[in-house]
Amino acid sequence: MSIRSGLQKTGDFPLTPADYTYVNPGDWEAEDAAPETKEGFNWGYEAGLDPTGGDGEYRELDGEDVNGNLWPSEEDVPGFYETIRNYYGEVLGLARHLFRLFALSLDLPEEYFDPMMTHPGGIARLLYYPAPSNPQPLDPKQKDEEIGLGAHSDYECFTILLCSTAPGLEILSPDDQWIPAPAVEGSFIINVADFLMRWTNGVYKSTVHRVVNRTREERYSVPFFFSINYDQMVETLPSCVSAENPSKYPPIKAGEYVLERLRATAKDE
Ligand SMILES: O=C(O)CCC(=O)C(=O)O
Ligand SMILES: [Fe+2]
Repeated sequence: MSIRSGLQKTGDFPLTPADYTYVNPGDWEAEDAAPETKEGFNWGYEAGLDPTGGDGEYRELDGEDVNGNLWPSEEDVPGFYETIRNYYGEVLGLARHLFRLFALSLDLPEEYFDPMMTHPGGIARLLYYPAPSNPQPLDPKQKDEEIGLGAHSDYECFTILLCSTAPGLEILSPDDQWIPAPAVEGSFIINVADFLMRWTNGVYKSTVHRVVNRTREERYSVPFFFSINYDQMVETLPSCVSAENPSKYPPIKAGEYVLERLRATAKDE
């Protein structure tokens, strides 16, 4: 079973909103945001999902050394964990490879980031967007009523987004226009996220994006939010600082930054 074909089988998932990894519409919206229609199943890094086996040092965002993943039993959803493990292992490998490309692009040695990705943070989600009751074409002058996921940028270093089953992702261009990102089967979209923007002193810019399902179909997508080791202390990268562009940010641990952002977004915190 591939992750994409497996997605449709999770419709009668035996999890309830009480399981914190299952996010219901409304759970993660800021209080003043318009309601969103998405639902999702979340999980994070665990050594058993890492083809390298990890280094045994993984800590949750809050420093806990037990991961908070909850999995449905093999009996309830046969093959689920195995499918996730295969997919997660592959995207983890891709993320580590991408970081080598980021290093080269930033005039750093290719392996610069390798020691910071030995037990990396990587939250992934299986997302479901119902078919809208009243699909609307993209119109820059009209306010969208059925937002699948409101405008935001992601918090980690970058996001690897598996091509969704239906289009719907829209990207905000530098001149403030929403541009639809086509769903090209077999492709990934890589979105730079806020921690990488901070770490590179703004050299890389995070992508502002949202999801509006304008089709009559349900939509499934699978983002993987990649962070370096959460306990890694990070200072602005040396190649992104100069006399004209001094560091704008104090040092911070990667996990501390992500946790701050998640807390600011969670509705009831
Ligand atoms: O569903 C998508 O295509 C994007 C999801 C997303 O942006 C997110 O979960 O942060
Ligand atoms: Fe996002």
